Amino acid sequence: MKASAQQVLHTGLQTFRIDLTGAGKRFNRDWIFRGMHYTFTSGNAYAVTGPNGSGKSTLLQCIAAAIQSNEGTIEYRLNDTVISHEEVFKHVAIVAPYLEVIEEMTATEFLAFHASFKPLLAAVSIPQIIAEIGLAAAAHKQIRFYSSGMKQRVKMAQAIFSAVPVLLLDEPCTNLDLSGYELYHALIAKYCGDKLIIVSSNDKNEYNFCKEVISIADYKNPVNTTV
Ligand SMILES: Nc1ncnc2c1ncn2[C@@H]1O[C@H](COP(=O)(O)OP(=O)(O)OP(=O)(O)O)[C@@H](O)[C@H]1O
Repeated sequence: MKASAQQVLHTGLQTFRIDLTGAGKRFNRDWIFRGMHYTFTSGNAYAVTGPNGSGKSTLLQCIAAAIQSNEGTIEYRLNDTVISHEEVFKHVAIVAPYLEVIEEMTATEFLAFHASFKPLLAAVSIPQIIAEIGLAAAAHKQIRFYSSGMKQRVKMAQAIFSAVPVLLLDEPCTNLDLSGYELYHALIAKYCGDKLIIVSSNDKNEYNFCKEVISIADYKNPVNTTV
């Protein structure tokens, strides 16, 4: 079953909840954020904003359990059951500038490879995904020959179409043109209504659908920023 352009796909994904309680992260003596209490839940979209170097990506990596916080706790619940930090990666899809696609593969091969360890939404086939992101004509071309915007569309697709409840988007529209931004918003609206979404960005056009906006500056109490 393929959703039409107007439909919103109800994915039937598991629910997810992330609770930060007094969470803080520092590199050496510099606190990147501190004293953060926040709850993120499925079906909601959140934006993390702040100037370059303020700690948006660091916060996202802590939330993804890719790096550990230095104080407080971050707790994860899948369908109301607490899961360990080691299990979190199975339930999270990420788009980030530091995560690359495999350039030796075609887009078809890359999505199939990705699906072999993190399933894609069952309702959409790989050829349909490639058509949706406007790359049907380049489906069997090696990614190394794609433009930067075409590569970004592939990075976006592997995360948005992953059958996982959490979507973390770190500057997701990097290198996208106007039609790429429109595609991004259309895909989020159509496929991600059930997900817990966190966007890290300074570009309002990337996060204007997020009902909650978190300024990283609110978690940099000058009194507490050095140990
Ligand atoms: N592994 C690390 N070791 C030491 N310092 C780090 C490390 N990773 C990030 N930093 C520092 O932490 C701070 C926050 O970096 P981060 O990448 O989270 O910021 P950002 O808000 O995402 O920036 P940008 O908008 O430029 O992407 C920066 O000062 C950075 O130099």
